[in-house]
Amino acid sequence: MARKKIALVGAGQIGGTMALVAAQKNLGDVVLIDIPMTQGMPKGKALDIMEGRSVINSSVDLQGSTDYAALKGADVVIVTAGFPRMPGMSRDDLLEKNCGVIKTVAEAIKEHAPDAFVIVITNPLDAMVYNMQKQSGLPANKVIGMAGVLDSARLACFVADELGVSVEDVKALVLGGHGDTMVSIYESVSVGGIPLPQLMTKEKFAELAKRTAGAGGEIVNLLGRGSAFYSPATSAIHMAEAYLLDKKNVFSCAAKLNGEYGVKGLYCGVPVVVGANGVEKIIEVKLTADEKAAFDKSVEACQKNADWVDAHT
Ligand SMILES: NC(=O)C1=CN([C@@H]2O[C@H](COP(=O)(O)OP(=O)(O)OC[C@H]3O[C@@H](n4cnc5c(N)ncnc54)[C@H](O)[C@@H]3O)[C@@H](O)[C@H]2O)C=CC1
Ligand SMILES: O=C([O-])CC(=O)C(=O)O
Repeated sequence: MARKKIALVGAGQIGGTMALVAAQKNLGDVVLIDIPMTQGMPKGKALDIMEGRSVINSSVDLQGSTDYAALKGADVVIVTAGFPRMPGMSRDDLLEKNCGVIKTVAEAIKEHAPDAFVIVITNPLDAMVYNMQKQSGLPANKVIGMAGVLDSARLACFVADELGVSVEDVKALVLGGHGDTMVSIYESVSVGGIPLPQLMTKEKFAELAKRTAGAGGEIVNLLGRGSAFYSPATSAIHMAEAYLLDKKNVFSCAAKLNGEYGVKGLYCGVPVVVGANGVEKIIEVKLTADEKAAFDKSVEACQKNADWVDAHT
């Protein structure tokens, strides 16, 4: 059986890290694609990882390119092309700049890899994945956005730290848009199979949920330049693996809603099942009245940005 091909459009901080993680997992051959301005950069990153493969027991092939034609034959395309935010900026401040970048990349995917499963990471996430699906015309089950896996992992990390338990045993769920309005679900968190409400008060949980909503900004401020990249990269590769290995994993991601949660035609963070057919199911979680109100507010924020995309494309 031929090896799978993973194309990474954007070979910056997240792109380079994803290439390494995909190689470590022997997930498939990797091509790193960046803009011509970057000249040897994507090739240099690919070669750097290639030269270390004997140490990580990997036999995949890695290439770098500044030509979108290198997308040809890709099973999965993961898009980080665009700009990250700097301290003092919100993700929404990237809307205008990244909208044009995603349009260019969407057209290239449509031309060279129309059968691929596409995972968008570029911010503002929910609007950029909406833009990608709109511009590429690919089916909605084959275009998703990475955010919920990361936001849920961050919440799990904070819960584990607070309880003094292994994060491996904590499962968490964060829904809604990838911004200040994201919604952490108290009753969906479990610790070694034990529902969180048996272990932590709602008030303490609210503090951790608040930190989760601001976690991207916390890292932006610490780094001083650019944004988180290690955990975004591992989160996206987890999603790619679910598709490539038909794992039927359940996680939260930005998916196009078609009436679920009372929303139609909009991308927003919800739990999905991902396997060989892409998004195979959207799961509707029972929410409390407060959670539903918070989710609706988050949907409004996603709608506002999607409206901006519609008005400018
Ligand atoms: N969804 C999420 O949870 C997260 C999203 N992000 C977002 O991911 C994006 C990438 O972040 P980083 O990798 O840290 O940024 P980065 O600046 O290190 O890399 C972005 C790369 O995209 C390239 N690029 C720009 N225009 C392009 C085009 N038309 N075609 C191909 N490549 C192009 C740039 O040359 C650069 O190398 C940012 O928008 C950031 O806000 C970051 C973390 C988490
Ligand atoms: O905060 C940012 O700009 C990057 C991002 O989306 C995250 O780390 O969650």
